[in-house]
Amino acid sequence: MIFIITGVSGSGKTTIGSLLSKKTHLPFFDADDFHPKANVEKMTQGIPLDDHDRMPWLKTLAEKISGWENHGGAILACSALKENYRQILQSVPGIIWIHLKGEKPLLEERLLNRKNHYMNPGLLTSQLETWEEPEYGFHLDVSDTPEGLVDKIFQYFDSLNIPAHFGIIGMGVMGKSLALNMAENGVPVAVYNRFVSGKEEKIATTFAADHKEFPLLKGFDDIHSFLSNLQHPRKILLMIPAGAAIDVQIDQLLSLINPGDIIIDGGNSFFEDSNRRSVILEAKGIHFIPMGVSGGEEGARNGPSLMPGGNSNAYGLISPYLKKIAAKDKQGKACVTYVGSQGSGHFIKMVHNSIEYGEMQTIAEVTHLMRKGLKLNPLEIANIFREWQQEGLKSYLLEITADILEVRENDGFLVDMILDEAGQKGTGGWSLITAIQNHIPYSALSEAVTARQLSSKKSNRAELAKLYNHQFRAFAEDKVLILSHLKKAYALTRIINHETGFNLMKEISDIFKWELDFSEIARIWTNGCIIRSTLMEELVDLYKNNDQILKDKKIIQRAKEWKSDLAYIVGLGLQHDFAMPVMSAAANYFFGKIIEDSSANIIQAQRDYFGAHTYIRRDDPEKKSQHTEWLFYKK
Ligand SMILES: NC(=O)C1=CN([C@@H]2O[C@H](COP(=O)(O)OP(=O)(O)OC[C@H]3O[C@@H](n4cnc5c(N)ncnc54)[C@H](OP(=O)(O)O)[C@@H]3O)[C@@H](O)[C@H]2O)C=CC1
Ligand SMILES: O=C(CO)[C@H](O)[C@H](O)COP(=O)(O)O
Repeated sequence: MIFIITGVSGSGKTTIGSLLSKKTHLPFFDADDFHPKANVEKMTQGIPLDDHDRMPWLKTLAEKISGWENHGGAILACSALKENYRQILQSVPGIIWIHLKGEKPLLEERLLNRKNHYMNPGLLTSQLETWEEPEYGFHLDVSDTPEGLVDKIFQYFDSLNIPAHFGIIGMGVMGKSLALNMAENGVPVAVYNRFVSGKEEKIATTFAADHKEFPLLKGFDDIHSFLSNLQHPRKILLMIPAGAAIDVQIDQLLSLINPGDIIIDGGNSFFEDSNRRSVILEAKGIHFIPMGVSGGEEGARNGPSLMPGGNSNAYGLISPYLKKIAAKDKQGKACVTYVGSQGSGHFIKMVHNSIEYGEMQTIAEVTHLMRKGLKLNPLEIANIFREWQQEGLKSYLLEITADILEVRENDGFLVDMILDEAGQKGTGGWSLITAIQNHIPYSALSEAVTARQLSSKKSNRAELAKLYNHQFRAFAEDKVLILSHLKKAYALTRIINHETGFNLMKEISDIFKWELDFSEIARIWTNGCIIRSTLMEELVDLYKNNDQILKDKKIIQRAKEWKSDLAYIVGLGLQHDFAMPVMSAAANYFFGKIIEDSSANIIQAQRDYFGAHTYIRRDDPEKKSQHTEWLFYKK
């Protein structure tokens, strides 16, 4: 959306444009800043510019306007005194023209009060004579205060009923935050929430009314008005629960929208559902973008990591908006990329969450060992985590755990009052199912899912704890030494968690021919998302030269050094009656991966013994299936 504020010098274009920019969050540009040097010199000397002087300047501005529009819009202050100048500036449709006008004495007074400006006040008369007052746009008498003028511009803007560039359905935690993020980034956004009589009424209109500071945000309680207030092709983002709700919502939309419109599913949908929906929707001419979103409420509000897949042409139409609202990596590049066709965006979000489960469980295991084995209190543990943050183990999840551990309640700590039953919505489990169905090893991360499941059986755990007289036993070994082992064991477990998740992505990418770019996936996970960390930053470069984390030279060096720390900590924990599902599975996954001579020959022999399943001999270059009559050898 482009606003152009026109008027002669002294009419207040810059003041009004800047204030409008502050309220709409669209960037502000002053056309004077784009004059070639020769024009600036002429104006400083009081020589009026002629049309020949203005032409290159106007053409530059027209190009800029197209670029700004492609990036979501802008506000331009430009005298644009003649109609043919304004025609050159009309490089995109739908420009909102605001023409400022005032009495000559008032304008003169303003110009005389100006400092540090190259405009010679003597040029005002020539400008007023040149001005061809247009018949279109909004004409504003500038004698009012800047705030009063901007209010009038908003009233005019409302009366235009300009269609929103983006629509969001679902005003829950994520939908609201993304809507505010868009509005704050200058995107006109319409929001809608379902109407459930007596329960869910006026959610969207109330939300927009509560956020008057964002004039580009409009709320609708009726789906028809919501859809008719969207620019074509419509860009509709669903932020509602995964599963049946998405199918029902899509079905409702299908009867109301047109071919070419774009539906973006930003929830945590299962990727195979997204594959199915992609096929159905594309057959109907509706473009579908299944998009992973990570960062929780805070990320959605201030900059999430976005993982869109699906229709690549439609992605081209929405990418300027996504780039505006996404988090930025260290180089300032938006944490969003086109992931691949169909449900690939939801697939990588699912794996992201699975790594998230693994990372969370690892921190929980480490905390438990420190608390019950080393007898440290939450504040001491938080301090250690903060030290680790400074020592190469920086991650969002470790940081928030330190924050959590510091929250006190009465004489104790809030964390101790939280029931130890972990919830889950599905993404971790879906990753495990996907891995198992496709014969992909997943033990480290699958144990994080199992740990949550075991945790949720609290009453049974309590009963068994009594039967077994379970007690955590404190460690007798040196605390400093244990902490040193623990830090390295934690660091190696994290590497293995990431290896497990990225390996699943590689294998599934090959199966679906998605050609996922792992360096780019790691890059969009370096900020905005829950698993952002310095390790993730390393993976960006690692995946430029390797197809597997465990093949990287630096990783090999660290893993060789830290494997004994991991083995020591797992052994110590188990010997003192701690459950260490992810750390122990990580150790087993690691050794399972790096051992050339595995124990599977025994499995093959057993299978052949009881079921004639056959085996292959190591010394057979043709790898023919063999069977042995094992009973023949039985003594
Ligand atoms: N919260 C998080 O940290 C993250 C969540 N996600 C995913 O984003 C999606 C939305 O999550 P979140 O905002 O947290 O969820 P909330 O529960 O906060 O909000 C859900 C929204 O969906 C609406 N809704 C619920 N059921 C239906 C339905 N059957 N039809 C239409 N609308 C419905 C709700 O409306 P009403 O108020 O009327 O019930 C509400 O506006 C989910 O898929 C979630 O997994 C993704 C990343 C992070
Ligand atoms: O997607 C997310 C973050 O990336 C959500 O927070 C997700 O809901 C967390 O999953 P679960 O509820 O299963 O722990």
